[in-house]
Amino acid sequence: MEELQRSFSPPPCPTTVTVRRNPPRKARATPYTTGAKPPSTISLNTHHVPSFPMDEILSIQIPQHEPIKPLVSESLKIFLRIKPLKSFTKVTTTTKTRPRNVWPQNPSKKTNAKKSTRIEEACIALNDAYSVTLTPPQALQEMKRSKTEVYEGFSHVFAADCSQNDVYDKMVKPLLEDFMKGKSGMLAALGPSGSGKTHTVFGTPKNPGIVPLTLRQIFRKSDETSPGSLRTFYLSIFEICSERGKGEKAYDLLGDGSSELYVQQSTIRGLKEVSIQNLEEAESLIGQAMLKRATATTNSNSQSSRSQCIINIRAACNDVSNETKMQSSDAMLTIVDLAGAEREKRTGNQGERLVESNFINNTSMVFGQCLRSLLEYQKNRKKGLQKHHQNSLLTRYLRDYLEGKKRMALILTVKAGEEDYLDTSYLLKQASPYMKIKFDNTEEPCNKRQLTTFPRVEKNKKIKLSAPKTSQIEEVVAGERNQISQEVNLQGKNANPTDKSSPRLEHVAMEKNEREHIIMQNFAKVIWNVLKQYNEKLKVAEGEICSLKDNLRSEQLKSLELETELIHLKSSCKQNLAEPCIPETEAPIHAKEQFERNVDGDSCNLIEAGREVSVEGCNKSSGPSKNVEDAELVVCHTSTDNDLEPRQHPINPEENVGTTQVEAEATNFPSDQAIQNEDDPTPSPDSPEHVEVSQDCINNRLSNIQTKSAIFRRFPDSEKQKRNRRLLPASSSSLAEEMGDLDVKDNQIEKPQVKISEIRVQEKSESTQGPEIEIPAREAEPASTKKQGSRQKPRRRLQPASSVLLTREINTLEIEDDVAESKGTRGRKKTTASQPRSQGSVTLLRLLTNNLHI
Ligand SMILES: Nc1ncnc2c1ncn2[C@@H]1O[C@H](COP(=O)(O)OP(=O)(O)OP(=O)(O)O)[C@@H](O)[C@H]1O
Repeated sequence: MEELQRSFSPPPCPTTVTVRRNPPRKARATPYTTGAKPPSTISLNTHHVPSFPMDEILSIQIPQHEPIKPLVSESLKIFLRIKPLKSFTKVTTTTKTRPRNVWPQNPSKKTNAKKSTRIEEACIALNDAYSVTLTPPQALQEMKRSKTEVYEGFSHVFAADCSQNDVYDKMVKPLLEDFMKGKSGMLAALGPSGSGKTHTVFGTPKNPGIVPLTLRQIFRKSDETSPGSLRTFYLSIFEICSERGKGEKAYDLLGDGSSELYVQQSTIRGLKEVSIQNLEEAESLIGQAMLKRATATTNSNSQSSRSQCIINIRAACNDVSNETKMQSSDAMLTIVDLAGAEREKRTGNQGERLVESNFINNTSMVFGQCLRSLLEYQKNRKKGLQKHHQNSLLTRYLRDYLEGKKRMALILTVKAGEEDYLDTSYLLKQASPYMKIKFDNTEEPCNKRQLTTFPRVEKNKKIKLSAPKTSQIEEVVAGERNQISQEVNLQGKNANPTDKSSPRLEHVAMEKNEREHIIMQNFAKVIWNVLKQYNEKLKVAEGEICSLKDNLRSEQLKSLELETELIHLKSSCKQNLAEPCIPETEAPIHAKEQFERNVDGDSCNLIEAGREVSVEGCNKSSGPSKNVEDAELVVCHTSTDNDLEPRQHPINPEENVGTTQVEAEATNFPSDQAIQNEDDPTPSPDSPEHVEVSQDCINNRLSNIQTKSAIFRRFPDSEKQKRNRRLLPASSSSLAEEMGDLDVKDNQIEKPQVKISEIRVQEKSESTQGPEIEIPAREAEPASTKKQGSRQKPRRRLQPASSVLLTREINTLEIEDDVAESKGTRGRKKTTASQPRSQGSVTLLRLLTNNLHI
């Protein structure tokens, strides 16, 4: 009937009329746009003003930007559901007034009761689908304490006789459609105790409420559109109770055993989220939760809810994008069944019930405060949003919705009886302003912001106690996974998180694995780069080590060479120091000196000198006056000649053997010398001069040796070696060593030479004994003259060569005479003794000798 009347009735008037004070004025059309001619005054000056480049401006191609989406803001949807009036039987008794002193009558006749059934008078009348009229009871009207009020602007007003499906269609269906598109939403039932909130939310098996109807619709839609593979739905239900009036506790209504949730400020941990595959599972879970919910019997409600119940239905999309490897959408539909506010007088609660009612009223009050503050904030944003949500766990959990960040809807349940006027009036007064609350409907389905923020938010260990976000899901799922694994263990199976039988676990495991894989991949890249750098550094260090090793090896070799040379030098120096005779070392020292003179590269002078020595030594050795003095003279002479005369012989270091030849000849010298002395005892005529020169030269040599020895004493062996090494080229080092050897050999060889010379001098002295002939004796002692340099030399007479020959002849005559007279033993002189002489010649010779001696 009502529908019939409505169909004939005119459309309802709008509840509110908006009147603009300053309506927008139409802009006056410009002459150019209208094409009207400009005024004549302006046309007079047109030739002075250049024409505006309108065509050019219009020809410019302006890049077409995408149209900016207008900010969709929608008002908070508030629905009103009126509970049907209860019909009760009114018993009226007709009793007569009797005096008090009258005995009581028969109880059977005591009352004359009259039973009559009547419908309670309603205080609220439905004006239309969007407004109601609240009429106070008669008593209150008489007292003029209240008057009739009209409340309008509801999204929809459900009459008392409306069905659960109507409520679902009008209120839940739009939310569910958006939810299926990926938009989160919240729906809460508010109202006094016993007004039908729980009935509206959960219903009964015969009249299921919005939760079961939503689940039915969810599975029906998922079956129709995409057969069960695109989305997975999860269900979680928990309640917030009072803890002895001091605090709040959360309990998981789908949990096992001790289902108390860990609450830390804004965090709820351990909430079980159950995957629902079909409606039966979902309904069984709903029934399980309803059984667990805390209820109590009050005067208002035989089964009054004593907690705030929150039901979460999460839709997770199984479509995994290739790029992000994350969920493409996650939406949450939250349905809240609040405990009804209670008046103490009405409920008659005492004790624990009273504490519970205080908690319930407080929570409802905080909830209302949040909405009012949000409304005030939206009216004047300069004030800022007061954070009333902090005052209760429920409002903290629903913070995003209560701050207008997410869309929500409220359904107010009221009782229509006169007795409920105050409760209804209070609720409508409080909640009707909420209709002006705006929500920025900017949340996009499957938006990237959600997807990108998912892993970032997940890093935070602490999760705000607000409407379930995607960040919370991870934690929830983790807890659930633990619980499921426990269940599996209880069933004697191995808990396998990647079990295909649990798509939810599989999805979570895949997601986690992907994330860990990406992290490990990046970490491996970084480690690889670091290892590369270290490898390069190691290569450089190895190269340096190799070069240092080579240097060390070369230095060690050098040091070994130096040590060996030092040892050689020490040994040679010891040998040199062991030789006290300076003249004996004259030749090698002179050779060294010569060598040092020519160190600038002409080290072969020494070799040449040695060569000359050998040559002259050979010449001298072949000559008649070979003796030690001659040898020394040759050495001295060659040294001087080397300084003055140009070299005529090729340089050949191997010709050092010449010195050895000299030595060899010197060693062989005594026998030849003795023979020659025996053959020709008279010295050679050049020998005195040679002796003179050699004496000077020896003196010079001696001074040189002294200075040399002083120098050698001044510098240690190592220093000398260094000096020699510094002065000598590398090629000449071997030569210097050979020279060192040569010194030693010379020293060894010259000793017998000196001895031989001494013996020879003695022989000469013996052979030249006699007072007449002094010169041969003096000439025959060159060694003694060397050693006795300070002795006074005899005067020499300059004689012609003929006189010398004559003197020689005379001497031979005298010798022969003497020999013939004294000994006559010189058999070797037979040749001269056998010569026949005349008497005249003998006398002549005597005269001559006498004259010569004068
Ligand atoms: N629209 C309705 N149609 C029929 N019965 C209803 C309706 N609303 C409520 N009832 C009945 O009223 C009784 C109380 O309702 P309900 O428990 O839902 O109230 P409530 O608001 O949840 O109270 P509380 O806040 O104390 O839990 C229940 O028995 C329920 O069946």
